Amino acid sequence: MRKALKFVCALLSLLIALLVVSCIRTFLLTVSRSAAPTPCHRNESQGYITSEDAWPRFKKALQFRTVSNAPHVYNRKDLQEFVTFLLQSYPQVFQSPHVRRDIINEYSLLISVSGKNRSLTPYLLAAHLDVVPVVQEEWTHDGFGAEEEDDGSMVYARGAIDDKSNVIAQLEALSFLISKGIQPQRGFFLAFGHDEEVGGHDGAARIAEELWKRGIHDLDFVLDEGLTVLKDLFQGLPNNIAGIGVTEKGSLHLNLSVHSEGGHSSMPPKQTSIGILSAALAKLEANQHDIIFDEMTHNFVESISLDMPFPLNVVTSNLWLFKPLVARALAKGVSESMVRTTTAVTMFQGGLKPNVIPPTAWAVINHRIHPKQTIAEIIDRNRAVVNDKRVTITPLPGSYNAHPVSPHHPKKDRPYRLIRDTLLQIYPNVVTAPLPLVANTDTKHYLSFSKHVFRHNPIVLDVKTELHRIHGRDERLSKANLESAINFYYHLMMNADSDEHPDKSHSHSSEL
Ligand SMILES: CCCCCCCC/C=C\CCCCCCCC(=O)N[C@@H](Cc1ccccc1)C(=O)O
Ligand SMILES: [Zn+2]
Ligand SMILES: [Zn+2]
Repeated sequence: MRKALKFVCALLSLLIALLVVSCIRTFLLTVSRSAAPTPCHRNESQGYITSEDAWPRFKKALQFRTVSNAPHVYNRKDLQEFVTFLLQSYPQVFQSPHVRRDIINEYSLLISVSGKNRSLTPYLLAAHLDVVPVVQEEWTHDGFGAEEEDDGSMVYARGAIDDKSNVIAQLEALSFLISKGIQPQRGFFLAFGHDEEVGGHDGAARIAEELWKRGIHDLDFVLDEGLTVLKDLFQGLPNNIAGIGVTEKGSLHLNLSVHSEGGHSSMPPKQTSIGILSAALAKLEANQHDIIFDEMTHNFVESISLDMPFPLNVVTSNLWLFKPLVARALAKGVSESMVRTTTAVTMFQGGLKPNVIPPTAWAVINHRIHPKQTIAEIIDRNRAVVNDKRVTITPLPGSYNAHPVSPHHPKKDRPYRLIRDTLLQIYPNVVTAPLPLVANTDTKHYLSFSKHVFRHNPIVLDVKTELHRIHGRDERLSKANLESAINFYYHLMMNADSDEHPDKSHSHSSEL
């Protein structure tokens, strides 16, 4: 008994000592923290663009039903009309002697802006024209009506966030640049694919082919849709987090199927194919893939730790002691998608009639694969968890592993610094963070052109009230967000020329 008491006292003393050390370490880190780097407010005289003129164009763009349903299955009529609308809405852009526009594979749009300094490697801004379908009965607004809130501050429509806001914002920024008589030093492309939501095989893939054919084999950087400025990601965090996607998770669509004897439902087996499959799916949902707390996550947590309120600042700034605790906390809520391979049962079919034993049942699971895992690992573990020979697990085509991580040292890596600095110009009080994008983009088609590939959508989204609208119901965007996005792209176009971001990678870019 005495020994046990001594052990408990020793343990308690150790715990108290560790806590004291952690608090002292946090205090020292806080007082010694160098002032946040002053955002490089580049060329403040660059000007500011309001969204007054853009807003009606954006609303019109949202009304085109450019829905993609499956690879090669999309609304060709509305895509064609949307592209025609864009070409007619920005006459200054398309009449400029420095701009070339090409329709690629009938519905995608490649806009080439030639730079004065042909020795500078061009960059590429990507967005996409298509949207996912609308389940209208779930919406409180017409999914393609572009209806506004009473005060005109918000518009509701599919594509408001993903991704027509970026199509319009990039064109508005270019239009403003041209209206000021500016020809950029560094050339660039605006690449608008028309089937991103079904893999980009007909759109971005064909734009990439066109660039390659033209002899454009290098891009200074690629920026596509992605993480946003996240509001209230964690309770108590005073600043918004501007995630910059320096990689993106892999995507694996798995088909699970069960085939069994049919027959009359009055003489049923112990389990029908639907029951067998349901049990397998329930096991996979109950046994999530492991939490992975990698270096990027570690750096991210440390980068926000000293801004967290007590005691979270102590816990998150002492990962040497509290890493297991923080890892478990991150595995809750939306941040779970950053620390593990996610499992989403997205499709289920089975059964013919109420009185017929179903001979077949199938389901589709979408895994978004953590950058530290592979497709093979995920399939092997799934098979072990299901552990039922009656269930056939087959990977569907179009799956891919996570992307390479783009260089993202804010001092050494100019393209990352350019995007970070431009974000800080628009959102001076955010914490920028290199993170994995939890979803996927058309960047998969541009990886061979540059190692500097980023995924960021320059809008502020409240994690609780807005994220679920992406691919969900009542998608919407505020006028303020559209305005910020336009100014982000405009400043990016200007900053890409800035001497603060000297390009040491001179290469002779071919004709744009
Ligand atoms: C601590 C950080 C936590 C991070 C939380 C996550 C925050 C997420 C914020 C924004 C996510 C926006 C995603 C926008 C890009 C997605 C575009 C898209 O929908 N792409 C499709 C592509 C695809 C994939 C597979 C088959 C067909 C198409 C997708 O990802 O589904
Ligand atoms: Zn998208
Ligand atoms: Zn999408």
